[in-house]
Amino acid sequence: MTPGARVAAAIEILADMTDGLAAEQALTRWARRSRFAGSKDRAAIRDHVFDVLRCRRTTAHMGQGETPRALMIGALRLQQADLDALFSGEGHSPVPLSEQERMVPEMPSDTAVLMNLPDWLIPHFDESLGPAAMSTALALQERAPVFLRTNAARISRDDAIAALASEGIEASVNPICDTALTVIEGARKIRNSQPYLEGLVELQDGASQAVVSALPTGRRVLDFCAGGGGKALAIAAQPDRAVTAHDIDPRRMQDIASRAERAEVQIKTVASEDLEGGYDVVLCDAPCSGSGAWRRSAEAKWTLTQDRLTELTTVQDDILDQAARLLAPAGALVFATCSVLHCENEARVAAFLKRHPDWSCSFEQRFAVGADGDGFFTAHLIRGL
Ligand SMILES: C[S@@+](CC[C@H](N)C(=O)[O-])C[C@H]1O[C@@H](n2cnc3c(N)ncnc32)[C@H](O)[C@@H]1O
Repeated sequence: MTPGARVAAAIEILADMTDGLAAEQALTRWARRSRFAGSKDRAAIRDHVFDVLRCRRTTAHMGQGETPRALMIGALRLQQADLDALFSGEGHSPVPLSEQERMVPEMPSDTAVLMNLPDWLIPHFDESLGPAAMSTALALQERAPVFLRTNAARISRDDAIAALASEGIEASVNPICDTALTVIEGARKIRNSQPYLEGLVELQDGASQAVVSALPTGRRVLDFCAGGGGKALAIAAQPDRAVTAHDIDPRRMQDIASRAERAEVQIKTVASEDLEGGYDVVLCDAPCSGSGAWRRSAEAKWTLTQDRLTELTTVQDDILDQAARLLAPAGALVFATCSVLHCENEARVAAFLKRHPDWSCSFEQRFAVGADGDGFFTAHLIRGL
């Protein structure tokens, strides 16, 4: 496909989203009806779509409108692309710019537009992040780096770097914790590389790994909100851990067995009705707004509502209360979210301590959105003051 045809495809996909499809669905549907597109085409089109979603307000400003075409013009204008070359009208390229579209607006100066957040979220960012609100909002507009976790049970970080290099994948040590790597070159080759296929490395955000690295000691660990098992796998690769994975929706855990087999680690899964107490550590990687990871799932910042955010905080409180009952008397309850919002983090810890005055918080850490990982929060709660 020509660069112009890729832009036309991105406009088509954004139009499907306007009709109510989620970004991933719209991308998949387009790929199914466009078998001629190669993997590089699909990747470039995906980048166009997500560049718009991460920066919807500035792209709308620079493209002078909210239509898919205007958004794409705005995104390309911000990237200083040659618009006349891309919108040539030749082949499958979009039709040339009109006189109106050709007019270049001033760069936006409105804070809300520059933050690329819905208006209602801006006070939440200000309250949660203070002077770092703008830098965090800007960091969420960047493309996310790719991170790997070294399977420390089977390979050292240096050997993993060497094994990846032999497959044309350049990775470097990520200082966020002792398992993390940042991929510098060759990210698209990872899933077909031997180190990945043999379970020596796993795709995982840096801050997610740091949350696991900071877990309290204790052999019997319950991953209460295990989902696909990203954190359960990381815990199982640590020495002296016996990991049980649970999720309210067991279908989410369906890949854990095969992932554990590939990594050569043990993870037991348990259904809600069979859950018993006595764990040394219970991790609650709770459902959240995902605001710390919006550079990966940019659509979510436009679909989140105040009602949904309030609902999530209730779910987080319920999960902590349920999980607390599953701990051994000297155990530690670990709360984690990939959110940067105070109402989903420190406020949930404070609310838990208010409901359980005989508990205390022994550890709390925020991870900023940045070059080493997504935005994350974690806190350790123990019985006793
Ligand atoms: C943030 S995701 C977990 C991601 C996972 N820990 C990982 O690292 O890959 C949150 C998970 O919590 C689950 N969940 C939601 N409500 C729950 C509840 N009340 N009890 C247990 N799990 C719940 C969801 O189904 C979802 O899979």
